[in-house]
Amino acid sequence: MTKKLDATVFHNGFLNSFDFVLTDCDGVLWNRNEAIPGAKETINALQDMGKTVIFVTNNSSKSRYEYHRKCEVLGFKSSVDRIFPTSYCVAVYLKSIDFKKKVYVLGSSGIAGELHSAGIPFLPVGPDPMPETEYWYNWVAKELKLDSEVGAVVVGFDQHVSYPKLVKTVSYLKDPNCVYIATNIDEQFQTDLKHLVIPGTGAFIRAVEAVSGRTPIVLGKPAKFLYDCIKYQYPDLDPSKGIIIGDRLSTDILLGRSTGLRTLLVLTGVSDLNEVERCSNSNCENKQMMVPDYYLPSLADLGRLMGVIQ
Ligand SMILES: C[C@H](OP(=O)(O)O)C(=O)O
Ligand SMILES: [Mg+2]
Repeated sequence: MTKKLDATVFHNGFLNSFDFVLTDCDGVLWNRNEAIPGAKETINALQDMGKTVIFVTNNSSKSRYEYHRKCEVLGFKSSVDRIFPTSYCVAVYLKSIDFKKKVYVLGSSGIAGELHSAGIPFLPVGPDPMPETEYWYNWVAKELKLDSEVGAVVVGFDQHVSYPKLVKTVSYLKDPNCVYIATNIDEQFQTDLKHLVIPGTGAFIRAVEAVSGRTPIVLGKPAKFLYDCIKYQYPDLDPSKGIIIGDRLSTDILLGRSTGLRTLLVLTGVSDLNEVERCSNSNCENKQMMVPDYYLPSLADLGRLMGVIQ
C-alpha cells in the first residue's frame, strides 16, 4: 500500500535509508524546458549531502551531453557520467552485441549523437518528407532506396515521422536478421495541452508492429537494460540502498519495484493517485508492481521536509 512521505515517515530515518537516487526527468525535474519548482534545490541538496544522484530518462531526443547542458541551464548539478537517456542505451546495446553494420534511425538527433560518439555508422537523421506533388507509389518506386549495409533499426521519438520513414523502417525489418531496437514504449507524452493527445514512441512501435509483425528489444523503463547500463558503470550500487523517483507508474515505479529499489511517486507528471488506487485494487500482479512505496505532490515537498525549501 502506498504511503504519503510525510514528516513522520521522513523523520524515521528516510534519508539515511538510501545512498543513491535514480531520478526520472520528464515530469519530475522538468516538463519540457521548464524546471518544476523546487526540483533543483532538492536534487542539488541530495547531492550536497553525499547521495549519488543518477538521471534516467526514456526521452531519447537528446544525448547525454545535451542532457548535461539542459541540467546546467535549468540549474541541476550533474555530470555526463550520471546521465542515462535511452539514446545512450542504444549505443551501449549495439556495442554489447559487437554490432558492425549500419543503423537506420526512426528517431531524433539524440540517438544520432550517441551513435556518433560510439563510432557506430548510421543513415542521416532528420526530416524525410513525402514530396507534395508525387503520387506516393511513383515516388516510392522511383526514389526510395534501401541501404544494403543497414543491419539494425532503432525507433525512438521522432517529431519528423513520415510515410517514407515508415516504409523504410518496415522494409528493413523484412530481414529477420535486422536488429530491431526501441528506446521506450511510452504511448504518449503528457503535456499541459489538455485538449490534445500527444503520441509518443509507443505509438510508432505499434504502427511498425502492425505492418512488420516485429516486436523490438525495448531498452527504456520499465525494461531492465537501462538499469543494467547503470549497474555496469556503478557496479557497487546496492539496490537495497537505492530509491527511484518517478512520475509514471508503468515505467519508473515498475522498474524500481522489479529491481529492488524503493519507489517514490511525484504527482507533477503522468500518474495520479487515482491510478495508484486502481493498481492497488487490481488482481493483476503487474499492476500491483506499479504501486509506489511513497508518494508526494512534488519533489519540492521532499525539499521542504529536508529543510532546503521554505
Ligand atoms: C518520455 C519521457 O520520459 P521520462 O523522462 O519521463 O522517462 C516521458 O515519460 O515523458
Ligand atoms: Mg517521467
